[in-house]
Amino acid sequence: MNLFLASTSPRRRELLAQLGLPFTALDVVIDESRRTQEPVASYVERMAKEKAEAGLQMLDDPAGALVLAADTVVALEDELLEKPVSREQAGAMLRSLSGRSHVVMTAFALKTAGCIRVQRVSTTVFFRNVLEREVGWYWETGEQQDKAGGYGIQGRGGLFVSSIVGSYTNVVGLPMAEVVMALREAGLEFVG
Ligand SMILES: Cc1cn([C@H]2C[C@H](O)[C@@H](COP(=O)(O)OP(=O)(O)OP(=O)(O)O)O2)c(=O)[nH]c1=O
Repeated sequence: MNLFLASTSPRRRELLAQLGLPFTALDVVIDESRRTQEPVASYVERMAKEKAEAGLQMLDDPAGALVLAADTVVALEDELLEKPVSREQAGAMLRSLSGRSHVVMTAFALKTAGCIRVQRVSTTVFFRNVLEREVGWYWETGEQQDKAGGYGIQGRGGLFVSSIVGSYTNVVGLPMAEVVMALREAGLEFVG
């Protein structure tokens, strides 16, 4: 079976590469708009599914292919924090995350020509109080722009995280313990 990763995210590519399994990355771009009143859990699962489907459609020979895709969202109570598009928005996001917890959800989908499996994993992340002078400093690091919630736990954003409950790699973009199990069930073994 040939493994494909339908993702432009460098973090996802690095995480999957750690397994040492050969795979090909596909640059999928889909419409990521959320439907009116679509629950967050349904939205993130639909995004993962649509990315995997779009990935399979890019292949000349989809038979024998296994396409992995994922989507990550940051939920602060009822609000979804997307990728910040400006310095102001990024600063507002960081202030809103300060001194409290939020939930990072990643859904991943594994798709073959015949079937699809979608799984969602949640991690609770606690932020310490973010100082006002750190808000401008963090923007200048350039880390916020391409990340849901406007921070990267794996980078300098980790300086704001006091603790987490749940999977760390889930926050980075791919819950590896669950992905490994799902790949195994699909017939791909990465050790032994
Ligand atoms: C919260 C958080 C998010 N992120 C990233 C993971 C994802 O790449 C991104 C969420 O956006 P996504 O839309 O899930 O993914 P993407 O657009 O980067 O890539 P693709 O759709 O092609 O797979 O935010 C971190 O890297 N670290 C973090 O701590």
